Order: sequence, then C-alpha cells, then structure tokens
Amino acid sequence: MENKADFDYPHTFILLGASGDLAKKKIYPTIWYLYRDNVLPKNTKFVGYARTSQTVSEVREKCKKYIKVRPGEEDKYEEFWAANDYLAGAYDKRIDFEKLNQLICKNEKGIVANRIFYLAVPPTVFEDVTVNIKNSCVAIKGYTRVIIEKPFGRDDVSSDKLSNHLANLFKEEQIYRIDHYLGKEMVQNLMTIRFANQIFCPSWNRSNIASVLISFKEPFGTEGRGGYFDDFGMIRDVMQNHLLQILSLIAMEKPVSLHPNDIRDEKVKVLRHIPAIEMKDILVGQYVGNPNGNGEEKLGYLDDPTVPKGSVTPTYALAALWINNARWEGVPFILRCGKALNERKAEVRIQYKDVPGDIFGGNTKRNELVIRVQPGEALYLKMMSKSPGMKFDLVETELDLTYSMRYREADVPDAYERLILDVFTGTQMHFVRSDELKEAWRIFTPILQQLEENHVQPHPYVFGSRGPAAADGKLAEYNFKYSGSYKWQKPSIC
Ligand SMILES: NC(=O)C1=CN([C@@H]2O[C@H](COP(=O)(O)OP(=O)(O)OC[C@H]3O[C@@H](n4cnc5c(N)ncnc54)[C@H](OP(=O)(O)O)[C@@H]3O)[C@@H](O)[C@H]2O)C=CC1
Ligand SMILES: O=C1O[C@H](COP(=O)(O)O)[C@@H](O)[C@H](O)[C@H]1O
Repeated sequence: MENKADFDYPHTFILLGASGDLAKKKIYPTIWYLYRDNVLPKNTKFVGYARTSQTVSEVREKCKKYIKVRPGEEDKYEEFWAANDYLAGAYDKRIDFEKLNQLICKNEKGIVANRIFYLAVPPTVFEDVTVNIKNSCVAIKGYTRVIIEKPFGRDDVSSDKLSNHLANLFKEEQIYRIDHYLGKEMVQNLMTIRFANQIFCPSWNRSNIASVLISFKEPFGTEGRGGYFDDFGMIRDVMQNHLLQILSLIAMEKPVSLHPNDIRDEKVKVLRHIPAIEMKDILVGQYVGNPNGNGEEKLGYLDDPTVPKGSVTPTYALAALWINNARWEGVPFILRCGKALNERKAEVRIQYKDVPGDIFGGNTKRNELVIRVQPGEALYLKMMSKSPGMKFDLVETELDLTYSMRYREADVPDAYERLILDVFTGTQMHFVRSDELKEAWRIFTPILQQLEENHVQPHPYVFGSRGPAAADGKLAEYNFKYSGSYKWQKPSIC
C-alpha cells in the first residue's frame, strides 16, 4: 500500500463498460463480495459508465443472476447498491467524461480522494477511453489507478503501440494489467512451494526434472463467441498469457525479496532466456462436432455461424518452450490448452527423471509433482513406496495435500476478488508489467505469424475428447512419460 492512511480517504471505483458481459458476470459480483466482507475503504462509491442508457436498478437487475446474497445480507446488499451510480456516455467524447468527473467529485468533497478505473471495454475504444480519463477524470489529490484487461494487443507491434500509448498517459505504478490466473490460489502458492521448502529447491533443475507440463482444459466450445475468438485463437487467449505466467513463476530464480518489482524482474529475466517458439515445437488443433457428446449433439467450431467459413484458428495448442539458462537448458516446458475437451482442468506436472541405477527390476515410475490449479486445489507428489505387508513389491502412491480435506474451513477467494483488492491496496505483485508483456509477445509473435501466413491446418479433434490424437505423441517426444499405471484411491470425504 502506498500509504495506510489512503484507506481513510474517499475512493471511487469507476467501471467503464458497465453494461457489458464482464461487468455483470464478474466485476459487479466481485465488488459486492469485497463490499460485503468490509475489506474496501469505508467511504467507497461505485460508478458505472457505458453508452447504454440505464438506471442503477436496471444494472442491478441484470447482475441478479450472477450475484450471491446469503440470508442475513439483504440490508448490506441494499447499502451496496445505494453506493452505486451510473452514467451513460460515449467513450470518445471528452464532454461526457467531464460529466463523469463531476459525478465522481460528488463523493469527494474537495479533499484527498482516490480513483480506480476498471476498463471492461473492447480494445477498439481503449485508446479513446484512456485519453479521456487522463484529460478529464484523474484525481487532483490522491491516486488514479487504471485496471486493464487482456487482450493487451494481438502481437508484438500492436502490444508495443498500446504500451507506449499508456506510458504517455500514466506511470507504470498506475497501470494494473490483469491476468486473472495470477489471482488463483495455487498460482499464488507457486512461489511458496518453491522457495519456502528446502526439499524442492535443490531438485528444481535440469539435473532432476525431465519435463514440465502446464495444461488448461475447458469442456465447452466458443458458444456464440466464435466471432470474437476467431480473431485471437487459443494461443493468444490462454497460452501467451495465463500459461506463460505460470511458466515464469515455476522457472524463475528466487527473487531478492517479495517486493513486486523484485518478483517481476525475475519473471522477465527467465522469459528473456526463452527463444521464440519454432514451428517444429508446436501442434495446433480445432474441434469438430460430436453427434453424441454427453448425450446431446455438440457442434464443431466451424459450425458456429459467427466463425468465418474455413477458419484455421486453433482452439487447441501444444507448444514446447526451451529455457536456455544454467538451470533449465534441455528441459521442455510443455504448454497445452484447449476448448471443447473432456474436462475442466488447469494443472502443472513437474515430472522428475527416472531413478538412475535401478535396483527394482525396472518397476519404478517417475516422481511427479502435480499442482492442480482448478477445479479443487491440490498439490500431490506421486512417488514409489513399498507395498504394505509381507511382500517387497513397489506401489505408486502419493503425498497428498488436497485443500478440501486439509483446509476444510478455508474460504478460497475468487481470483478477481484478490486482484481488485490488490489495486485498492496498491500492490502490483500479481499484475503484469510492461516488460513482461514485451517478452511474452517476442516469444509468441513469430509462431503466430507463421501459422497465420501459412494457413496451417489444425489437427481435428472431437468435441469432448482429450484433444488431437497426435498431441500425446508430442508429449512423449518432449520426455513426458505417461505410464497409465497410477491409481488414486479417492478418500471418501473428498
Ligand atoms: N488430491 C487429489 O485430489 C488427488 C487426486 N488425484 C486424482 O487421481 C486421478 C489420477 O491422478 P493423475 O495424477 O491425474 O494420474 P495419471 O498419471 O494417471 O494422469 C492422468 C491424466 O493423464 C492424462 N492421460 C491420459 N491418457 C494419456 C496418454 N495416453 N498419454 C498422456 N497422458 C495421458 C490425462 O490427462 P490429460 O487429458 O490432461 O492429458 C489424465 O487425466 C486424477 O483424477 C487426479 O485428479 C490423484 C492424487 C491426489
Ligand atoms: O482468459 C480467459 O480465461 C477463461 C478461463 O478462465 P477460468 O478462470 O474459468 O479458468 C477462458 O474461458 C477464456 O476463453 C479466456 O479468455
């Protein structure tokens, strides 16, 4: 936090794009939960702004489906909406932003007051909105912070343009680039797992680790969002941001301290060791229809009427990234993500090398440290043990930290709750810095260009399957061994 006393000043949270999907599904519910839990500064007001002419009651009605109000919270909920205002205005008219400024000033009473702008708007109006905030709406005394959502450009050139545009208007300390995966419990746990456990630190390197697999799977397709998605594709949607962020937290060196800039310095450093992805190291896929997916017909990506005919946009991608430094040279970091797959899952698998000098007749299996981000946060280490009893056989088993069992009372907050609260407290640890973004685009832009210019045909995979058949072959190629022999005995409480 810049200054603890900041929390005593009036704050205004301004949601631009307040009529949109993200606003109603995610941002309004999140600010309500933060308000309900009394973690926001006492005098916080909320202002929605968008082109649509509507009242606060209408906004409230639209959000109803997505907001949870528990019994006993009704009065607080009324109070929350009473702290809300809404103004309709254009994104490109300075005069409208001057009106917005007047509305914000109502809460401020001429003293020090802080303002947070959340840009839940499409990239097309991004530049206008930020210029208008700068010209008409910055706090006179107090801070102005701006939260922005991806896409942060679509390649290195457009991302640099956006970064330069923002840098001309705001200081880096004012800009909070959200990658909501950085707000997830197990992603935030990565540094603790690594740097607070002597057992992992010494083995976290090329001498011991064979490969690292970072996966994101979703069981649904683009579902009418195909038009938007088609312009970006799976690599830009998930791999270049969420999965690469996870990679950098797994691979970076220990930061000097927990200061946000020390952490981000290390993330940038490790990214600088990664060369741009080569064509030989990528496999892309696109889902096709499944007449009997989960008991009902599932349409293929190209069947979505909002998707351009014959599109080769990937809905699945697997890529191996190489980190050319002393710790990781030769260890493949496999990033894998896809829509319309068999399950919802985000996880990391750190697969250790085979035990050298085997004395167990080749029956040992590799250790694997699995960090399950979602669903059901868990950390488990697959290991070999003697089978209990008279025999001297080996069994594959696990050391298991399943959150729902170990921390039954814990309330794991949603990623957006943590991240928005971080903006109020002024901590940028879990936000993307501009130089990180630059490195991310350096790694991904060439391969995106090659895929697009060469119109590379994606491998088809059936909606609801594990992805293209060729992907498992790729995993083996990158020294990720799947034996299929591991069996987990689900505890009855799980
Ligand atoms: N604490 C907990 O909650 C714990 C839960 N478990 C559960 O036990 C089950 C098994 O554990 P897990 O570590 O996943 O065991 P496995 O090593 O058997 O891995 C299973 C995963 O491997 C992948 N896979 C399947 N076929 C192949 C193939 N031919 N080639 C390569 N990969 C393949 C699949 O994921 P994909 O489709 O993504 O490739 C599958 O989910 C899981 O459901 C796990 O969640 C285990 C331990 C603790
Ligand atoms: O950023 C994105 O993430 C979501 C998945 O988020 P999760 O928190 O539900 O795992 C994904 O559906 C979307 O396409 C992508 O833009």
